[in-house]
Amino acid sequence: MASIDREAILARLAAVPGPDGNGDLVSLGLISDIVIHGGKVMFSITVDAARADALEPLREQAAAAVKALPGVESTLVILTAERKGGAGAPPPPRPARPAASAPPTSASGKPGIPGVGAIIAVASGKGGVGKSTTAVNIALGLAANGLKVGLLDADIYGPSVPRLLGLSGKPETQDGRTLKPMEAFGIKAMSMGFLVEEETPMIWRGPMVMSALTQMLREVAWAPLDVLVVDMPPGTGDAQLTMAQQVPLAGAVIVSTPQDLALIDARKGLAMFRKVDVPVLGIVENMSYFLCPHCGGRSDIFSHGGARHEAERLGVPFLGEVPLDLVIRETSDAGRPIVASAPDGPHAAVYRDIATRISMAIAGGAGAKPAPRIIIE
Ligand SMILES: Nc1ncnc2c1ncn2[C@@H]1O[C@H](COP(=O)(O)OP(=O)(O)OP(=O)(O)O)[C@@H](O)[C@H]1O
Repeated sequence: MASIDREAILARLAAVPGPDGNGDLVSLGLISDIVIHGGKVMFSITVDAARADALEPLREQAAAAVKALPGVESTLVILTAERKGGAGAPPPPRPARPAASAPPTSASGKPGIPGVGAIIAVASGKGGVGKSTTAVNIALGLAANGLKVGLLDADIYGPSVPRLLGLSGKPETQDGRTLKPMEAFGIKAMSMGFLVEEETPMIWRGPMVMSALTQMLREVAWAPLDVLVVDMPPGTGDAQLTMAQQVPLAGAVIVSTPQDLALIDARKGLAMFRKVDVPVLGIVENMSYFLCPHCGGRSDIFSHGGARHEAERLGVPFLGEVPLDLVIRETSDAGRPIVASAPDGPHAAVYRDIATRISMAIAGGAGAKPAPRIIIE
């Protein structure tokens, strides 16, 4: 495969006229950083938010110009509207393709994805609490309860869903544009990890993160799905806040370990979703207690119960506690998550119960309120 030259891409884009027919996309400074991964080229074009629909042909023209280059297998081109001058909230990026039919509207007031019932985020205030392991097993628990489920790995800095589901290879495209999700254990999955090599250092700028996320949401053949579980990046910084605002979420699940510090971080996670008016469906306590693989004995090594107590204090549902057990780690790391590999075992039952509570919370109307726009200074 011919390697793709950034200059060649810019040359192509320099031949595409600007939004008003004057100048060109490059000399007008409308092209973001260009990210090239294998045969995939990603960039965004900055436009006036009010004209985003009218400028869809411009986006298509730019994508076609780059796609025609040797070695380019697919493109991810999105119209973004950047805030100018400091006042007001940034307008949301435009989906690369308008929805085919009127999609459901989410808690956040943003249009959902046609054919996808509810989108829920699994988040944690800090890294390493087992968020991805929990997200995967919750997704499988929802599927075991009879739902059609997808899993979107939004942790683009450290995607772990391919490893956790034992998936490798690249997703195919349906029509040169829409990606077919990968499938494992009866659920659909999409991750940046499928699109880039695991060892590739990734340097992302805000607009690129949004482009990647938007494509994984809107340019993947997810439908039909009852629930799309989004594994969020850990933490509660601006990136997560923006992401939480961009995804049309019905609700969020916070994963915490029992330690005090993790709980403080979990509180930050809660505050973050409240800020963008996404309902918190509840807290899961992971590594809640230790089950000895030898004697089966249980020890509460991290003063278990902290998350339940905290959930009660904060008036948030407590969704369940998952033990710290070697078999959960081993199955996760081997790409055979416990809910799929030991469906009749006690851990699968714990995750299925958590999934049931989540389904009830969604059915109970979580997600009815529209979100206010947020301002990130
Ligand atoms: N309940 C559990 N029992 C035993 N090991 C667990 C449990 N939950 C997660 N782990 C292990 O802990 C490690 C971290 O888990 P995971 O990658 O899911 O965390 P994370 O919060 O998503 O991390 P990151 O913030 O790095 O994305 C993994 O090796 C995983 O197998």
